[in-house]
Amino acid sequence: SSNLSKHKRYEDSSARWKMPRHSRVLQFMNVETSEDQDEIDVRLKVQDHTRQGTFLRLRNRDFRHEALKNYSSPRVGSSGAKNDVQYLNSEPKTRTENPEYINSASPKSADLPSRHTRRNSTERPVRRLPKVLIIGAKKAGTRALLEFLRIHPNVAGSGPEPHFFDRNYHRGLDWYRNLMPKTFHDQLTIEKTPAYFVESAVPRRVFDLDPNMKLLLMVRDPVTRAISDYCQAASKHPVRPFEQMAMLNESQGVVNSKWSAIRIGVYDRHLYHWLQVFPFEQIHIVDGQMLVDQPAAEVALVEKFLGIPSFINDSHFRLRSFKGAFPCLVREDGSIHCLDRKSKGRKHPRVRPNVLRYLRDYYRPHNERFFRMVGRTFDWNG
Ligand SMILES: Nc1ncnc2c1ncn2[C@@H]1O[C@H](COP(=O)(O)OS(=O)(=O)O)[C@@H](OP(=O)(O)O)[C@H]1O
Repeated sequence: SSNLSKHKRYEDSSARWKMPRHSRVLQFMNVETSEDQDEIDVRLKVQDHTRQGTFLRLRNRDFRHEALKNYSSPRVGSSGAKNDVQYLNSEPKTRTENPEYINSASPKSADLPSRHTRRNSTERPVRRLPKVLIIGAKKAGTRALLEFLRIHPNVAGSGPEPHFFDRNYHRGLDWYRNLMPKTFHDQLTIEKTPAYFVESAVPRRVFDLDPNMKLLLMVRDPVTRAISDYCQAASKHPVRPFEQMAMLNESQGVVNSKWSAIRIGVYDRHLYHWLQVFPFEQIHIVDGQMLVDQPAAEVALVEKFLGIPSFINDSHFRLRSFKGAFPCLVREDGSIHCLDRKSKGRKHPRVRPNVLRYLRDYYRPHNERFFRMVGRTFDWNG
């Protein structure tokens, strides 16, 4: 049904469907993926014989690969991405005089923060490797954090999750750099890949690239996180009830600790691997619950950690506007930008209280250890 609604959306918004053949993509303006990476939303400028500078938006699972591959030297050609193209009516109105700054025309641009483009500067923005990583944890609010930080003039974030240090390491640094947005010298490049936190090979690889890398680790009550993870899985394929997945033996209270939804929440174990390699001073813990309740305050702590001027404040957020619970961003023009409605704020199932209790018991010693490691406590033990 999600496929149906996806296509319906395009039907509604556009009569024309086909990617122009042999078109050359001039510029990717904005690339966003849903958190589970199976969708991509790309705004790009293409050129072919007939339509100079058409702006397209694509949303297509297969195109993700194509888009990433072409991110730096874009060429789509007849990519086979049919039925997934939406022609945007017109080129955005602002800042089209100078094609160099075409990225800044999109308010959501992943390439350059629109309102902060140095229009008088002679400096040419270039792609740089990240100085900051959001390493996880999965389902803790990592997408929200990245979206929020991206409104900062000194921050530029890559939209999709590169998964460089885990599954794409063999592709090399040029591949990685090409996924990054173009930045000026005073902008920090950030990427987020929540899988990094739980892959034990990753810390060393990150250190080898940049021993000064700043690491943002978001955390959320591991029980709620597990349920959120379960909901994501359930949205993709049929699953058994949460209780059955989480427990090996419910009557005896044996938790299925091998299930990834459970395993990821054992924060002390994962953090241990990072602390074998990085000093704690290079890791900043972001409280996922606080990012929901008081986003400006939580982001202010991140700004401080990153050593960038304090910029993001309450006026950037509309609290509890997304699914009644989550904050959304207020854009410069006053419009509201919420995170992807399909993949965020899913309804969590009611989990049987005894299972919740077993899970709390399971996580308690891990939580306590994690609290000691980071020198603060969270309200997770129920
Ligand atoms: N502002 C805002 N809008 C929407 N959602 C928000 C926001 N802030 C935090 N969250 C929480 O983010 C949860 C998803 O976490 P991630 O983005 O880390 O997921 S992922 O790892 O990228 O898959 C998502 O999990 P669910 O509640 O299960 O949907 C939200 O709880």
